[in-house]
Amino acid sequence: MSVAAPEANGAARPEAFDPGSGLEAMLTVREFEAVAQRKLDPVHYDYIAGGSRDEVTVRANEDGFGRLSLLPRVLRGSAQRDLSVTLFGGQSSMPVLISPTAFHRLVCAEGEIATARAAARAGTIMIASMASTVAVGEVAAAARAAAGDGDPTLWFQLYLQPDMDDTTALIARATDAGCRALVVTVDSPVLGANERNQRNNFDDLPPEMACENLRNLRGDEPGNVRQIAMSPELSWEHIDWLREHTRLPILLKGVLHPEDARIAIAHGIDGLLLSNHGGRQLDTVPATIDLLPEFVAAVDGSVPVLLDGGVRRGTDVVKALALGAAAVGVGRPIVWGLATAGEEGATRVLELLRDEVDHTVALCGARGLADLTPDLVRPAAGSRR
Ligand SMILES: Cc1cc2nc3c(=O)[nH]c(=O)nc-3n(C[C@H](O)[C@H](O)[C@H](O)COP(=O)(O)O)c2cc1C
Ligand SMILES: CCCCC(=O)C(=O)O
Repeated sequence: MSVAAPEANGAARPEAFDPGSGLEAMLTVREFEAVAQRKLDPVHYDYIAGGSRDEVTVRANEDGFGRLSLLPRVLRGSAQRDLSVTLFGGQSSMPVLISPTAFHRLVCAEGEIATARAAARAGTIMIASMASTVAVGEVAAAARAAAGDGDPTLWFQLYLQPDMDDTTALIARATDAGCRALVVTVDSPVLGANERNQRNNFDDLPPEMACENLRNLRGDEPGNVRQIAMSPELSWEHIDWLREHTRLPILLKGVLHPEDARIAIAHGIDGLLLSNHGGRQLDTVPATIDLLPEFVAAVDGSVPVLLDGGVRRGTDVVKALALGAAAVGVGRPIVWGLATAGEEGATRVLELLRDEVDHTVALCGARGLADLTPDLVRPAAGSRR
């Protein structure tokens, strides 16, 4: 191990990490960001780390977990703790999924192939971004090959295209690849304003990469990022259209208002991913963990509620599950893992989170995820909640 001993105050010193020394020297998700920052082109680092405008929401997501405490129970635990969850018929070995993030080839040569292998090895669900730099069919094939006898679950994140023929072609690609759900991102009527990207003039992929799901979609499209249309005119009618044009379960990603959650259920959607896009769309929206209790109350058990944004520790996962989430997603942590060491790095991030979740469940006196109930979560001292 070449990571130096922790400081007296317990702070890790990730700058001392030498990838040659083995990933077991990496003990926390946060250390991966520090290594990724050192390794990546600063323009690409900014694209990933950044959010919109003042990045108030980026910070709020992580801070929100910090303002909550866990209040454990005692003398009722179990040596066998099952962390698995079943979502729309697909199993995940733990309640941590891979949220969709674009452009994995920017950070590692194999791109989403590496991510798919890491997800399959960890037995967790990967949500492939529509803006992936490897076509969804190849991502699915990589997951199957890595899973051996396992049955990997891949979902496809979709930006509904105002040209419904494009949307139809994208759904066909995802369905043919064997994706088991569509995760429709609805928080992007227009693209968020990432001022880091504007300063860096980052608005497209390098010429050797493309959004492969967009390539030759209906003609000879090159797979440019700009082919992805964001439209403020999308409406619930488009969701109804989608409901009629696919048998796959549909989740909406990026619904924040409880009233919209109720409307979504009325339109027959199958699940909700409570997300503010990692603070990359509208800035100053609340942390997702802060919205969760009201959101779960509005959904009232009709469909599973997933959450992403700021999840960095097993304690964050347990807080979200205790407050009613069926599972959580991680975005940046996976990209930091890929940037650090490709498939192995992403695998290590997932395994660290799994170990932390299991450890936290044990320390909470819980036998499994069903024992994680809202009474275990309290406002932290000094927080105004
Ligand atoms: C680099 C990056 C790219 C992303 N790309 C997409 C995308 O293509 N589609 C999408 O719906 N969300 C995208 N997201 C948002 C993530 O799905 C997720 O909501 C967010 O990253 C969760 O917050 P976290 O990064 O704090 O875990 C992206 C986020 C990041 C950081
Ligand atoms: C057009 C690609 C959008 C990727 C994305 O959603 C993000 O960077 O947050």
